[in-house]
Amino acid sequence: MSAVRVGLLGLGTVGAGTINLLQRNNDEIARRAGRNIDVVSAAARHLDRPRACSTDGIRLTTDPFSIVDDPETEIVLELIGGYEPARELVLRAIDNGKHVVTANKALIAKHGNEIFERARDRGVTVSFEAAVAGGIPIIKSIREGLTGNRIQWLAGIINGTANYILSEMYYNSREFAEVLAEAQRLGYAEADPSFDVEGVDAAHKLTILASIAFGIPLQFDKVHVEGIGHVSREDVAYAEELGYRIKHLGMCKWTEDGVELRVHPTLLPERQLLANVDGVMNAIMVMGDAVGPTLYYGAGAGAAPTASAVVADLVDVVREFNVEPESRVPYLAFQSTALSDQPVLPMSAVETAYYLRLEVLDEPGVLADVTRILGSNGISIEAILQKEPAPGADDVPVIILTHRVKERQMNAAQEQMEALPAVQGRINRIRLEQLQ
Ligand SMILES: NC(=O)c1ccc[n+]([C@@H]2O[C@H](COP(=O)([O-])OP(=O)(O)OC[C@H]3O[C@@H](n4cnc5c(N)ncnc54)[C@H](O)[C@@H]3O)[C@@H](O)[C@H]2O)c1
Ligand SMILES: N[C@@H](CCO)C(=O)O
Ligand code: NA
Repeated sequence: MSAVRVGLLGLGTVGAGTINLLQRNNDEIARRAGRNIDVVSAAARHLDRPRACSTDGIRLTTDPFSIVDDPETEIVLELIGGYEPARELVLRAIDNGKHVVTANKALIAKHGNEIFERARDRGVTVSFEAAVAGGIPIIKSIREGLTGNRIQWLAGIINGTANYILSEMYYNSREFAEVLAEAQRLGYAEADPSFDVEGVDAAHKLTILASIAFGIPLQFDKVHVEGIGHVSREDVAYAEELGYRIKHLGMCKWTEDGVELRVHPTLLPERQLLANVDGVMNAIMVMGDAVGPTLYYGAGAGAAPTASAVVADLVDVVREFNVEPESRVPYLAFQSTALSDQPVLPMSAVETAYYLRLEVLDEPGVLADVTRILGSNGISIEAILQKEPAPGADDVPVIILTHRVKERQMNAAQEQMEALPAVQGRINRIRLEQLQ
């Protein structure tokens, strides 16, 4: 049988990684797909750049639209990234009746509802395993492996760059900027690395995970997003003293009142498996009502691990070429006519425990005032740690861990504590989850 003809858009980290993997494991992949899978054309911004892969036998062009319009192209592989022109290219590929594989979480999180509707109308597949947690087959696991369950919540380390930075801060006390530059060199970071650092990339991925876990439309704009910028090396060290590690987590949870969608740094007990996922590795814990907790672990970024997911999608698409569209696995795991309109819960109503770091003047009565304010807002204290002042400094750090409270209670207490004359500046607060 003739080889499947793939048109590739974007010859960067993942594009080159995919070409290399298809070449290296060509026979093994064909044994699974039933046909050879060949990249026959590729669009790049510049034709004369040195590449991390061989482009022998591949028609190169600077015009990605010529590939999506080419009648020869059977599958369009979108690895350019970003919202535009990726959206326009993918919609045009679909209009031309081509199947699409993409690693672009920004595109799916923001424009997936529109893209899937168009693909449904045209009867083509859009696959996006590489978009979430790189090489971990998490989309497949949730969409196909857990269909007997009501998924109650999931929590994941879903940005490799942020996890790499936090791990290096923890183990090697390295500076943020230096580690970020290294993550960029290694091909982990987004084209705009503020997406990694500020939590936007994790929010894109969480949007997708929540949709396939709960059968809700993609709602990127409703995700609460915090990055790792306010986590200092001191916080990492104090958390450790109290038996916790700080991780950047994406969490979604189904509650009767609404769905929680949030991305933020989180203290996790050090005995939790997730707390020990380091470097560029990702992991996602999914809680199903029948199966209980399940955990998925693997490389969240990098050329070869991401290519592993891209190639798996290519093989899936080839296997489904002759399957009637209504018999395929639904894009968002649930039938498109059966999506739920469960609202997204406002953050003020979300309940978590907290880590608080206050800088206070070293004078009598301050701790009493602080604990009184917490108590009067219905917040109980789990642990408290008062440190020595730094040499020559007037103020001392006080670390407090609280029990679970609604965010609105914590907002009120924080405002009252910051109004105390002895409390210096802003209180640094980080959420804490036991994940049970
Ligand atoms: N790098 C990773 O580890 C990783 C992991 C999972 C998913 N992703 C996703 O994969 C996609 C690609 O990421 P990457 O790391 O390979 O990025 P990259 O920046 O290394 O590669 C993108 C390539 O696309 C090219 N490009 C941009 N606009 C183009 C245009 N109009 N026409 C032709 N070429 C164009 C760029 O020149 C660049 O070479 C993104 O959506 C990213 O979020 C990356
Ligand atoms: N920039 C992303 C790439 C993988 O999606 C990360 O660091 O996780
Ligand atoms: Na994946």
